[in-house]
Amino acid sequence: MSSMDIGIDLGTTTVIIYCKDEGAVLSEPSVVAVKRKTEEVVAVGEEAYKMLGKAPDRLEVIKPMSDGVISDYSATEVMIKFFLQKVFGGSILKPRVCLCVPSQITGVESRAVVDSAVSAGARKVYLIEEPVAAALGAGLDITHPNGTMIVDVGGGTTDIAVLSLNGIVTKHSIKVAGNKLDDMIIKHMKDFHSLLIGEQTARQIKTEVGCAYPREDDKEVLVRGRNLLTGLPQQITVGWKEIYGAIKDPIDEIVHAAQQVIERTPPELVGDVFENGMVLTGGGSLLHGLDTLLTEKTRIQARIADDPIHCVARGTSMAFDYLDKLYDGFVDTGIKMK
Ligand SMILES: Nc1ncnc2c1ncn2[C@@H]1O[C@H](COP(=O)(O)OP(=O)(O)OP(=O)(O)O)[C@@H](O)[C@H]1O
Repeated sequence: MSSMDIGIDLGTTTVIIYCKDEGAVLSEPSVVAVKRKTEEVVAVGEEAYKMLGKAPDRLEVIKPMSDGVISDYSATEVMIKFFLQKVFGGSILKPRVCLCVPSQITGVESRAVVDSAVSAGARKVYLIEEPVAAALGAGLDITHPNGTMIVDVGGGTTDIAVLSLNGIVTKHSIKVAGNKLDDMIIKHMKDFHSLLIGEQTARQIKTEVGCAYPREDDKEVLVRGRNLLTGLPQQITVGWKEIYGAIKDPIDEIVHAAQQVIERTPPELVGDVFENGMVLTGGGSLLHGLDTLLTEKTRIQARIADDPIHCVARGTSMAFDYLDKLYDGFVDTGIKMK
């Protein structure tokens, strides 16, 4: 690869490595598979994800950051090193790396992540806060004294912020996002149909018929699982209305978090946001009707960014162009020197 500046979105669901000139050079699930007895790593990323729910007892498939915090340090470290090696392992020049870590992780955990990147060969590591990266990646101009609002709905966390003058003015982060919706679908299928389904099936149901706002179609999906009463395989058809009801509570929490951010934002900036609208990023923003619901409940026009899944990663790769500005004495730049 030509560029020696790379951006990494260390997401709870997906890790994306992005180069400004080349786009996404790696996109793999945040999953590691290890042998239980020896703790030897057998697969990382895509290969490990395929083993989820299907691995024999001797293997443990770990999602080291599933709740938006680092639950398994060493697996996180292995994963970062593996992905960095995969992308620039053969290169003699050491890259500068700009990293976006889940917003709920602590300073100590961030430090561990930075150290992993350094030991994987990074020359210099910068950390950037998720809403700043999302805004840059969505093409928003955050350098002016003009408020912009970002709602980043990822897998583990939803990060909401109002930005102005290169910094975050108001922010709120909740541990409710796309993966929580999957959990609710699994619970619903169990409680109402006595049907046990796995995570991958739940995710498929969510993307095919899930919605945050009533749909105008009759969408249905065929669901396969194991009946808890008979212990036998079963398939049933489920319509969107059922899933809409099952995921309503976590969606309401996301809407409530957005309302809270607006309530805490200085009035002049609320005026800007009202005029500019809010921008949705992250994979979870693709849930059918989430933009419509947010617009209705906040009275601020919500629009989904272009290619929302890559916004944070693209933003991390763009941050190198903003280092001067972001370091230039503005409060809360979101970027810290290692
Ligand atoms: N079309 C879709 N409809 C609904 N949800 C979707 C769609 N595509 C992806 N998702 C969901 O988006 C989430 C992943 O989003 P993303 O890759 O932005 O998260 P992440 O960066 O890994 O997580 P975080 O920001 O919490 O660290 C998953 O829950 C996934 O199921």
